[in-house]
Amino acid sequence: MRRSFFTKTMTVEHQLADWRNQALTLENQVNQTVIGLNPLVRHLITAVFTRGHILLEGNVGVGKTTLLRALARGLGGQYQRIEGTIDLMPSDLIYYTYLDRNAKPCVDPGPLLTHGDQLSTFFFNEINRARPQVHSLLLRVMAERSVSAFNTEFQLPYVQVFADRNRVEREETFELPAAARDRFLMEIKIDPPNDDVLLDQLMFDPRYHDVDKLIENVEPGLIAHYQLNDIAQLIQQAVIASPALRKYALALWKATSNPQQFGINLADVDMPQLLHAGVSPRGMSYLIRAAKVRAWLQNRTALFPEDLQAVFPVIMMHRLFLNPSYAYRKDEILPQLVSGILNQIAAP
Ligand SMILES: Nc1ncnc2c1ncn2[C@@H]1O[C@H](COP(=O)(O)OP(=O)(O)OP(=O)(O)O)[C@@H](O)[C@H]1O
Repeated sequence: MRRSFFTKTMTVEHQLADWRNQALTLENQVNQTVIGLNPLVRHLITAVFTRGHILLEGNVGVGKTTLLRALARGLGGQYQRIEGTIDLMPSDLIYYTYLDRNAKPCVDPGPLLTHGDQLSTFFFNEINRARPQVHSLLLRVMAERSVSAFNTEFQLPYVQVFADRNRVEREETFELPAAARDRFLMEIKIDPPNDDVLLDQLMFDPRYHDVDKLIENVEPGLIAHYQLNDIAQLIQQAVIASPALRKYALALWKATSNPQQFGINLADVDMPQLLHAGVSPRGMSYLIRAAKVRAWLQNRTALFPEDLQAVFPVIMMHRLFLNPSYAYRKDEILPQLVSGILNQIAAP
């Protein structure tokens, strides 16, 4: 039975408080399932309530599938996973063709169409192995939450895309274009826990060897996925930014295209030549939206600088494009630039 958190008698404050409890319970249960990934789980919960898509970057076997299956279980709706391969075609996401027992040709709905409005978590593993044609289809799904097939428009109103980009292998891979990366709310790196006790647990505790059993830590359908769009809107309306905070956000934005004007200088870098493009308006609106969700998770209706600062790196890093002469140093320069901006711009 579908539970409704939106009852006519509940005030907005009660609804927000009720949903925050649900969100924190889900976060807690996911943290008991995957270990040592708490900051990352907070980002994922923030993204769920911002209704944004996520690009994960990590090595194999670091718990990505476990994490997403745990999250999807708590969110309810349906979970779908697809593997990026070089021969994957856009149509493979939409339908399957096969011969049945009587050798009669048949067409069945593919991964995107099987679940329709029940689809809540779409995990695209190794997205950089898929060709640009597949990326284009995914972009449309991410931007419009719909897909056209068989002369019909299929709506996927609750879908949230989690794509994974393999960090190690670069052979036979296709880099995501800038437009594609801008559609992702956050780009998050996932690494094994940095703690010997947790690493020991991952090796020796059998709990972590059986994923099906492990994800039973999460209550199925804890969050009503079909109400997420509504609650996300409510959060955006409820959390307020002061004029000083708005000025601060504007300065952060300007610093992403002209860092030198704000006194940000990096070693061995000709600052006016560094950036090819600053952050897009979409990027900045994502920053504010995610920051508001963070404020709500912290039980506030006022947006604070610390909310922007907490999500700034995961939202900005993949939106800052370096000029070709610096691109090969991006792993060194981008984190320095992001922390330079946060350190240099005075918070109200
Ligand atoms: N931080 C973690 N917490 C709990 N289990 C983990 C963690 N990291 C890895 N594991 C365990 O390691 C195994 C592999 O995890 P999983 O399949 O989720 O990795 P993956 O990153 O999706 O791998 P691949 O890239 O090959 O698909 C599972 O048994 C999982 O429980």
